[in-house]
Amino acid sequence: MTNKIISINNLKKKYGKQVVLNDVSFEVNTGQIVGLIGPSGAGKSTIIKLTLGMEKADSGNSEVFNTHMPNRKVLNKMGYMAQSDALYSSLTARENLTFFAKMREINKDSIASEIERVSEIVDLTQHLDKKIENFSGGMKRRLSLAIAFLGSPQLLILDEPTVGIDPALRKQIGVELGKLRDNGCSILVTTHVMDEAELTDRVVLLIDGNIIADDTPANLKTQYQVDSIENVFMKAEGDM
Ligand SMILES: Nc1ncnc2c1ncn2[C@@H]1O[C@H](COP(=O)(O)OP(=O)(O)OP(=O)(O)O)[C@@H](O)[C@H]1O
Repeated sequence: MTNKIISINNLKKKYGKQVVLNDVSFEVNTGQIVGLIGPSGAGKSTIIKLTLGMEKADSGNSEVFNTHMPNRKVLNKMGYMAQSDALYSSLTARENLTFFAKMREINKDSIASEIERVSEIVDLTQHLDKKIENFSGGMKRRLSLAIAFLGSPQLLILDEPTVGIDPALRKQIGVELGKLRDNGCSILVTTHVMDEAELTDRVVLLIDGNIIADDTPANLKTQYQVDSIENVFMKAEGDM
């Protein structure tokens, strides 16, 4: 049986006269990596903000763990990485991680080892005691990702997690997401890097606020008779 972890139902959203989301529906099920893929301005971040209850939809609704958002308890049991880093710049990386670990109600005795574990995944172990104001953009993205991984949540929502991260580490992060998924974690990840879409279980293709495809990477390539998600995207965009 598949369990709906995120359920997005007929979301519509306008900013002024601009229609940003036009009747968007899709689901994220247990133990799935779903890639929400689309060009800049397609509405990916808006979907995430509406899903988490950070902004209000004009109509439609969304549920996370069968709960209407925003909901503090649900937020505490998931890892969320926003598109812009929300870090305390005058604190060190370790202090930031400690702060967020406490917010997530991670057992006091396991905080230190949890910080070591997540820092290793994003290759920041050497920099834990540096202040964030001295971090590069890529290091800040990596720290935000490490924060999302704290406590091995059952759900991760990652908005463009790999921007500014070099290819070797991007690959490592892809492997880590695969491991988390294999352990039952559900992951919704946005990207406009098409080769990252190949690593997902399902691709939701968003163009101009419309979902134009929702299927496995393999099925999409067969359906569009192409050999990469990038080419699926090009063909789908051309058909519009
Ligand atoms: N608060 C806002 N007020 C007005 N317009 C907004 C607001 N937030 C988003 N938009 C507009 O909505 C559209 C979709 O934005 P959104 O950030 O969801 O796109 P995206 O697919 O995440 O793009 P990117 O990949 O560049 O982050 C854009 O045209 C953007 O300018």
